[in-house]
Amino acid sequence: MIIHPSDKISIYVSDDGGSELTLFAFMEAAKFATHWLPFCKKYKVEDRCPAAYFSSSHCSSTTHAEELKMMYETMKMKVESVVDRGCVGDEHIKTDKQREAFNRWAHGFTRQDHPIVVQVLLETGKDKDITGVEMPNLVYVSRQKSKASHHHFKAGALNVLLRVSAAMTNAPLILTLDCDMYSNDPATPLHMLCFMLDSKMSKYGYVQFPQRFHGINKNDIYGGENKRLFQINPIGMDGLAGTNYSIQSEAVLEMAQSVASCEYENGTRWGYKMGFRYGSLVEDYFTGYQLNCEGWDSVFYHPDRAAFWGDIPINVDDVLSQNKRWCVGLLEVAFSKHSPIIFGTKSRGILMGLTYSHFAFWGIWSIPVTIYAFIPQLTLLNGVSPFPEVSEPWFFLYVFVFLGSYIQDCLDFILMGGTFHRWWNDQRMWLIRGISSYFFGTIDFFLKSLGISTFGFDITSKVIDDEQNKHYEQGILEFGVASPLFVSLTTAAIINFIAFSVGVTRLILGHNKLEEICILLFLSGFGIVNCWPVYEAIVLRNDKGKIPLKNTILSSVLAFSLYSFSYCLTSKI
Ligand SMILES: O=c1ccn([C@@H]2O[C@H](COP(=O)(O)OP(=O)(O)O[C@H]3O[C@H](CO)[C@@H](O)[C@H](O)[C@H]3O)[C@@H](O)[C@H]2O)c(=O)[nH]1
Ligand SMILES: [Mn+2]
Repeated sequence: MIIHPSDKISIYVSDDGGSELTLFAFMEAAKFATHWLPFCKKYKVEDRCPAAYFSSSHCSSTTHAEELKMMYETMKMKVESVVDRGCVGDEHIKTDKQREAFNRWAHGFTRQDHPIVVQVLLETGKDKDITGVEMPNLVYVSRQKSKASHHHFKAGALNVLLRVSAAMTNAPLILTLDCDMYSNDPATPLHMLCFMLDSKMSKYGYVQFPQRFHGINKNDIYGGENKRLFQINPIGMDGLAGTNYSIQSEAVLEMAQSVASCEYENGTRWGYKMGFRYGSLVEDYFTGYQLNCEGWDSVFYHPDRAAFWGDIPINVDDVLSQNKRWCVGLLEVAFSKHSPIIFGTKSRGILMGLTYSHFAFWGIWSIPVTIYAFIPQLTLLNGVSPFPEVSEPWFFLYVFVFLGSYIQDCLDFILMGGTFHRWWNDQRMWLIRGISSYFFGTIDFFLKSLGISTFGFDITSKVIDDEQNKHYEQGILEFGVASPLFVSLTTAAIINFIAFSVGVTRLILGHNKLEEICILLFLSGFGIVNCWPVYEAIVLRNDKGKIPLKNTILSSVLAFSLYSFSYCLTSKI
């Protein structure tokens, strides 16, 4: 869906779930594309994603456009009806080639255990669009899966694509996209080529576009934009040696079928010295980082018109799980033999080493955030204060550090085009992630390192739920399920509320002077302001998205236990 001579481009689709429904959808999409591509070229359509184009305000209302819209809707309905039925019926199988492909989904074919399916859906030189122009190659690939061998998640899937494409078409450049992203600018490959073909920049291994997301609500309640992660920090890294990922493929390999098998990689350098790197749940970060260490540079390109739009999770559990996965993946890199703090610093210098370490050690944020969410509040309840009083000079150090870091963060955010409100929600999510995603992620990582548990790639939910969508539009946090990730958050919310109330009561009754407990009151007050949507979700709401009672009860018990424990500790002192 891009501006490029179509006989010079090949599209490979990896279906890691291995579903005949996905194959069917792509067969239908291939047919629709023979109408859609000429239409886009004729009317210079920039939104090459039909769903985005037809729902946009600049969608043309000519008969030609109406015709295509009808065709698109019909195709969508056809695919949806097959999805509802759960299998591809005989009436949809037209050729022997198709039958052969669908026959692969025989008895015993499961997501975790199945043979290779490689199916050429469009072939340059054979398939033409309705105006007679060549179509690009379109190849469906579902790699072999077997419970006996590790599949290495997305990195494993991408390496299969690298090899299958090397065997079939062997292009010098590749562009990788997730299944939940679409092109927003057909000229993107041309922009990329400008960097890659510039002889002065011959050391570029890849061009990185910032991940940008469509459908973020007005105030970005989940901090889904991840401005600092995807936009602000990469600019700094770009000034040094570059950011994370999109590689140049090298090897020409044998047959496409054999390279997609489970055993192909055994005993090879795939995943360690070649292709996308294994060993981390954030293969994008790990691969980009290792390429940088191996001497490749990269460029961060942030055009005004987003090159791609991606999906973001829109409920608290999904957001926190995604961040937990990232946190674990980053810690895997932090404690690997390629740790950025030593290996990275040696290969790319101290500044690059530090910027990569800043991400790798993300999980460590859980320590200060969790401490500040509980300890001052518990000490306030127990009538002791670890902080200096207002009259002491150390007090001003705390004020300076707090205001300094918060004001700087806010300024960075707003100077990158953010709003104050979005920044506020972003810092709230950072605190929430600190006591949930990073906290549990760090624990998980160490449990796994000790061999006590294992973790997987919990795929971010792609299901669209109307009520969830409505809440997201209204800016209401969606909890809904009883998730372990909420327990620490709800516990912190309860403790902050009680501590603040007790503190204020003591002030009123004259048991404490304001200067004694000023910092403690401020911290628990700050906790309350940040937890406001949590209180709503505990007591004020009655919809499906509220925090389940089970969660609240568990957190109340935990809050009470924490208080009792701290009471015993302080009374001993
Ligand atoms: O075993 C797996 C797991 C995932 N994927 C693919 O990986 C992509 C990303 O998965 P998604 O569930 O959308 O996760 P996100 O958290 O949204 O992905 C973010 O985080 C990933 C690292 O954890 C990065 O690779 C992604 O580029 C980044 O958008 C999708 O295309 C998946 O189909 C696989 O092919 N095989
Ligand atoms: Mn995604």
